[in-house]
Amino acid sequence: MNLRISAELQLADEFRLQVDTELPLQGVTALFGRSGCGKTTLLRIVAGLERVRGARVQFAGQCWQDGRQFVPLHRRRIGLVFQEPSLLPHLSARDNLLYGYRRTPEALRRLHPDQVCALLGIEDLLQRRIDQLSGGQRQRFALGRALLTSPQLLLLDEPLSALDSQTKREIMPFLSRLATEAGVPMLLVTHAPEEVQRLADRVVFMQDGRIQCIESLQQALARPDSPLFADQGAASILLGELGEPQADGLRAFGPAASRLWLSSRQPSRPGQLQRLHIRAQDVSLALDDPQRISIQNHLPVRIERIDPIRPSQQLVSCRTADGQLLLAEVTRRAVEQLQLAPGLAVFALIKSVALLE
Ligand SMILES: Nc1ncnc2c1ncn2[C@@H]1O[C@H](COP(=O)(O)OP(=O)(O)OP(=O)(O)O)[C@@H](O)[C@H]1O
Repeated sequence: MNLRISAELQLADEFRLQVDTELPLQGVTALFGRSGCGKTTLLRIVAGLERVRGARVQFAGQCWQDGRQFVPLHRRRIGLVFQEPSLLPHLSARDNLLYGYRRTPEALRRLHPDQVCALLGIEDLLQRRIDQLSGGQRQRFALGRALLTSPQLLLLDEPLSALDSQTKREIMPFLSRLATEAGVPMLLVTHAPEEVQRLADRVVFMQDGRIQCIESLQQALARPDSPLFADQGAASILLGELGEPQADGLRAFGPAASRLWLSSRQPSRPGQLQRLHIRAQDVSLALDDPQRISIQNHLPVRIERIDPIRPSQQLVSCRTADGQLLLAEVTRRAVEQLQLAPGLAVFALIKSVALLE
């Protein structure tokens, strides 16, 4: 399921959008870049909200726009969710939710109210008026309303950026469930690396109106100069299954050869991969497996490459036994003292991990 888009657009004097690309869209594709780089404009062209002369847009073999035809938004079967949930204040939460569902022909309905309510945890809120919902609850209803039109593509334009950080944390698990369970490809506009790391399968990096590159999340997290590391430093995402709590409360994450221990109250979802976030600065390297140490998580890894990131610091890219990439930030002095080099087998000591819900 690909999106093919080619468009040129001059906005005011100083901004020019120039895009000619084809994107695979399975799962979640993040459109990432600094404020003003053209993410929203690109999304509006895909939606048909910005009618650009000469642009071409094709989705899954259907032509939405070319020199001869222009399919309007309501016929593209797109779900749209913006920064501010645009719910109708005179309708109940329930009627808002069902607004698009009732207008979707029965033959096209693939998602149904019970399913979507359960996915978004809004069953108990259906009778409320819109002004009786919190910001996060409203945004969940906006997501539900968009989903219930059974769209073939969901466009999310910074759906979390108007929410405070507590509410963001509350709604993030629902978004990631939606990403894995709703089965609708999503194009997510964001400038928050955290949202990309939690939700995305691939990243479209934009700068000054152009697409710089398109990478899988793993590729985007594998280069030291990744724009995702610009503000908060390098980090890895490990994928694995989360086990049940042991007697001491810790839970296993990942296969036996690369097993980590962590504490989390998140329900385990057997058979489903979950994401673990590990900051490179929380990872140390040792030549031997230290036994008399309080850090619980020691993984045997092999060094793949070493890149300078600051005058005194180096980023060491390591491969775990199950083939995943783990980044460690260590001093140049440590690299020299331990004679760290590509190919060397070492132990990664991980001080802190965070399960992304
Ligand atoms: N209608 C318009 N008229 C003139 N300039 C516009 C218009 N809409 C957007 N722009 C300009 O086009 C550029 C791209 O805007 P756009 O909203 O697409 O960026 P963005 O990457 O989504 O930014 P943000 O992350 O802040 O939402 C900006 O410089 C913006 O000021």
